[in-house]
This record gives sequence, structure tokens and C-alpha cells, in this order.
Amino acid sequence: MPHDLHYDELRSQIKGLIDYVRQNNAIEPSVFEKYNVKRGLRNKNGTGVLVGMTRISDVNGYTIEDGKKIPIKGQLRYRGIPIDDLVNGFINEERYGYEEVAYLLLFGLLPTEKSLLHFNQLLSQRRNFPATFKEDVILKTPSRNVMNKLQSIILALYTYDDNPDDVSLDKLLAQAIDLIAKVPLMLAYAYQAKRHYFDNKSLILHQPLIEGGTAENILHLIRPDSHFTRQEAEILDLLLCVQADHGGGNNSAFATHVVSSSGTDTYSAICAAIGSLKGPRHGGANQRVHHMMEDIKGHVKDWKNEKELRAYIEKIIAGEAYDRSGLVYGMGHAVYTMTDPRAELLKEKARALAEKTNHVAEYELITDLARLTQDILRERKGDDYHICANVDLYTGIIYDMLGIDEDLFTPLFAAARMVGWCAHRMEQVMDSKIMRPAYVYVPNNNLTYLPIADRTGITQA
Ligand SMILES: CC(=O)SCCNC(=O)CCNC(=O)[C@H](O)C(C)(C)COP(=O)(O)OP(=O)(O)OC[C@H]1O[C@@H](n2cnc3c(N)ncnc32)[C@H](O)[C@@H]1OP(=O)(O)O
Ligand SMILES: O=C([O-])CC(=O)C(=O)O
Repeated sequence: MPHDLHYDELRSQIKGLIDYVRQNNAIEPSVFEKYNVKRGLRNKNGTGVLVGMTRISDVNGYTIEDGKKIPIKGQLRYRGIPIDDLVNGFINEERYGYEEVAYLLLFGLLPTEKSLLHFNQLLSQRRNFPATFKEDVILKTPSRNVMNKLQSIILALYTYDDNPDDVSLDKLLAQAIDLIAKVPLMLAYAYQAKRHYFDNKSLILHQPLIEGGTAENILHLIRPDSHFTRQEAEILDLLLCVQADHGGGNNSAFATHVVSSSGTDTYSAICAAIGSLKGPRHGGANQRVHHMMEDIKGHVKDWKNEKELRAYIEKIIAGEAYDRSGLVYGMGHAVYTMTDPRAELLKEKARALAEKTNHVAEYELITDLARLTQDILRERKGDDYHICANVDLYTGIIYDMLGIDEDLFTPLFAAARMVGWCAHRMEQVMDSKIMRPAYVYVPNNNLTYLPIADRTGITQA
């Protein structure tokens, strides 16, 4: 179902206007210094500017001693509980963890067996769409991009909600449970529609599993034969757990806070979060990691040869290879310095899975990439510089090993993070102050109004 907005034609028509946009809008980094504006909402030492408070989760990657940033091993706590304790807890008890994590993040306490059962029942009962929604909203307007489709599905839900602008807490919680329950269906059907209409594959739509949890439903819904093993579902469940939240300052949670603070509806706020997560510097990095690895394999003859691999990574960092952004995707973090605890957890899982699924070479390429990127950047920036592998470095290879298509990498992150966004939205709506920071006006020209006949079209200095 090819659509086209014919942008090529419009782009050629506006060529001359681009120079105005560039010359009249670009602001040099030095101007930020001059006005003491915190670019990217960051302090000089890279730490984030304090803009809010949250009780949901805590992310630590450094301490501050005598005003100096001291790198530490990364720590992530959901409602005070270290992520490792949570994960080891449900793994040792041979249970899935995602619904428990969702309960913990939303309500601020660990569920008892009975309350977890009740919560699972609520999710199961909401894991469906209104009659003809699938056909009208998903199949009739498929998208090449599942993240984009997730946004349009969620916006469409507004129309099916009899009081969508109600921002009372019980309504927000009901919407949260509904979105968490429905997101596996949204991403699976959006993906199946993409495969059918854009990739010429058969259209296979399964009904959700009434008894299954989130991870099981995702595997069941995205796979044409709907088959999955317990071990596969446990791995996906783990990925969902570690991606469920990341404090209030991460770009998509912050977007949720900002948009929610205006008093708008849940669907609008969650769409903003999805748009943010899609970006390659945020959740979209997992897809970029996948592409970058393919690019490396295509350009480095012997990617087991450290010298050859290092030379190519240097080219990526110099902005001369891959997407020319200068970024090694899956590396670096705004908070973590020495380690990202989720990457540490997933690294172990990925190794075990790689051995089982014959992906050891790919796994080693990933770990070599992380080590060499650290070496190269530290050599260039000095011993005080710290960069670590982030969660996105390992999620991609694990999805790959589970046979999950790259189209779904970032949407799966969105499915996991839906819980965090909903929890942050409720937290924000309880504090009814609109977010409205200040911007300094820094004109690069001083225009005065001229009658149209007197204008030359040349920017006045
Ligand atoms: C779920 C998540 O969102 S996790 C993050 C996923 N994103 C990625 O994997 C994309 C690649 N990584 C990045 O773009 C960045 O590391 C971010 C966006 C995650 C963090 O950005 P920042 O906090 O602004 O990075 P930071 O200020 O620590 O960077 C310091 C320096 O290291 C460089 N750097 C940071 N990450 C990378 C990277 N992945 N590759 C190359 N250089 C990097 C920066 O360019 C900067 O150099 P400069 O001082 O010469 O300008
Ligand atoms: O915290 C951040 O900046 C990015 C993020 O969401 C994560 O790492 O999960």
C-alpha cells in the first residue's frame, strides 16, 4: 500500500529558503555559555539540571564530591529496590517479572500473590480492541514504521474513550492499565500490517492468549506460527522488566511530564513519549545498533581482526562511516559512567543465549565493539572520560537471537516503557503546575517592519 507525499518536488522548490532557516536560526554553543543557558539541560560537568522529583525510580551513575563528578558503577532502583534484586527474585522463584514490575512502578509496593493475580486478570480482561478497531484503525492505514503506527493507534483510542479528557486519578489509572494491556496487540498488529502491505507477506493476526502474560502474548502475536518456548518468553520478560522505567529525566519520561503538565489527555501525552523514544539517541538506538553491526560486517573484511575492527570504529567516531553522526550506537549514557546495570545483566544472558543459538561470533563482535569504543574515546578524551555500553547495545542482539524482526526492536522498548510513562503521568498530574521554563531571546538581526515594496529580500544586519 504505497503512499507518497511527493516531498522530492517540494524540497526542490524550497531550496533557496533553506539558507534563511540556517542563517537565522543556528545558535553557536558559545552563545549558550554567554547567557549561562544549560544546553541539553546539562550542567558543565555533564550532570543533568535538576528539574523535578519522582518517587518512581532512581538512576545513579556518579556521586558529587566537592563539586566534582565521581564515576561509580551504575545503579537502577525501582521504588527503592535494586534492579538486580528484583530480577534475581522472580528468576529464582521461576516466575515472569514484568507484571510484578508494572505493579511496583504504578502502585509503589510489591504485589502479594493475590494482588498480582488480580492485576494479571485486569490486564488479561483488557487485552482486546473494540469491535472493528483492528480493521478501521490498523489495517486500513498501515505504516512502514511500527512506532509511528503505535502513536496513531493510541491517538485513535481517544475517539473510543467516552470521556478521554478526564484527568481524575482513577481514570488515569484505568487508562494506564488499558494501555499496558493493549500495547502487545498494538505492536503485533501494526507489525503484521506493515509486513503484509509493505513487505508483501501474508497477513497473520492471532487472537491474544487469555491465560498468557505480556511477554508470552507478544511472542504469540508476532510469530506467524505463534509458537514460543518458556525460555524465550522468560528472556523477553526480562528485557521488558529492565526497560520498564528510568527515572523522570530520560527524554521520553520527561516529555510525558512536560506534556502532562499542560493538563492534556493521556493519549496525547503517551504519543509524545513514543515520539521521543523513537529517536536514535534514545530508544531508537537499539535499531541503529542492529544496522551499525550489519554495516560493520559489510565493511570490515575480517571483523574478528581487532586492528581492522578498530580502524572502522575510528572511522565511525570520526563521522566518516556508517550514518556519519560520529556516534557508536549502544554506547554512552547521560547518567551512567562506568556501567549500565541493565547492560551488565543482559550481557550475561546474551552470552548464554549466543552459545545456544550459534551467535557467538556476533556476541563477541558486540563486546569487542564496546571495549574498543571505550579504548578509543578514552585515549582521545583522557582518563577522566568514562563511557559504557548501554541497555540498547544488548537488547538488539537478544531480539535477534529470539528471531524478532528489527522493525519491532524500538516498539518492544515502548511496550516495556509504557508502564513508566503511565506512572510518571500520574505523578505529574497530581502536581498541577504547568512546566514552562525560560528561553533567552538572542536575535541575530534587528529587523524593523518595512512596507512590502521596500524589502530587498536580503536579511538586514
Ligand atoms: C535507552 C537509552 O536512551 S540509552 C542511550 C541510547 N543511545 C545511544 O546508544 C546513542 C549513542 N549514544 C549517545 O548518543 C550519547 O552517549 C547519549 C545521547 C546516550 C548521551 O549523550 P550525552 O550525555 O550528551 O553524552 P556525553 O555528554 O556524556 O558525551 C560526552 C562526549 O562523548 C561523546 N560520546 C558520547 N556517546 C558517544 C557515542 N555513543 N559514540 C561516540 N561518542 C560519544 C560525545 O560526543 C561527547 O563528545 P564531546 O565532548 O567531544 O562533544
Ligand atoms: O535515562 C536515559 O537518559 C535514557 C533511558 O531512558 C534509559 O537509559 O533507559
